[in-house]
Amino acid sequence: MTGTLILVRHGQSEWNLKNLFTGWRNPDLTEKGIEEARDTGKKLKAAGIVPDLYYTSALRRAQHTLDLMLEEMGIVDVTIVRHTALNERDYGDLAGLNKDDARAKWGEEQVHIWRRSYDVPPPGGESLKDTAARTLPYYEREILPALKDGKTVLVAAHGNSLRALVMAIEGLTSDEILAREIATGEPTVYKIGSDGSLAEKVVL
Ligand SMILES: O=C(O)[C@H](O)COP(=O)(O)O
Repeated sequence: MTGTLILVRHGQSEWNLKNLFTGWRNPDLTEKGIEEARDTGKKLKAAGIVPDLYYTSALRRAQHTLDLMLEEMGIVDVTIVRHTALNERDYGDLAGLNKDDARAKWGEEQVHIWRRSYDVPPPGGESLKDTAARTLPYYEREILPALKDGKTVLVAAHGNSLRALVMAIEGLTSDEILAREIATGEPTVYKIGSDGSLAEKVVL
């Protein structure tokens, strides 16, 4: 028996469009982001996926993405669990700054280190390692037992909180995760065995 885990990154947000560091700030989706979320819902419906459990972060862009997906999937009357453990990495003092302005101020390399190193946090914020330290225990406690039990679980979250999960699920090293980008509108479906190991991965 295998469980099914579907990971979805939220659609384009207003701050993604403006190229601003977002982190725990709370912008909503753009029109394009709404479209992306609806398309993701359509993909899951076409694949015949009907989740048993629904998780998202405490941030509007991920919650809105999940709501739009459920609308497209024709799913109503379900319980959605929202938790800060699934929030985007906290970008600290960078939140609200334009990413190109930050590169002009601190240099391309430093900004890349803040965005994609494993354990160097941006000033006042969380590294990917810090993000994993809250995201993974939550996954292991709340989500993995259901997967081992053969359930289907849908998680709508964020680029870096999902990278932290993907690193653990796919067994990637801290070097391998650096190059991994999580696209919007491309749900990843993982089959998880009853021992918690990864049996199959499909990107829809
Ligand atoms: O918080 C943000 O700014 C984005 O959601 C992720 O940003 P990044 O791709 O620069 O890490």
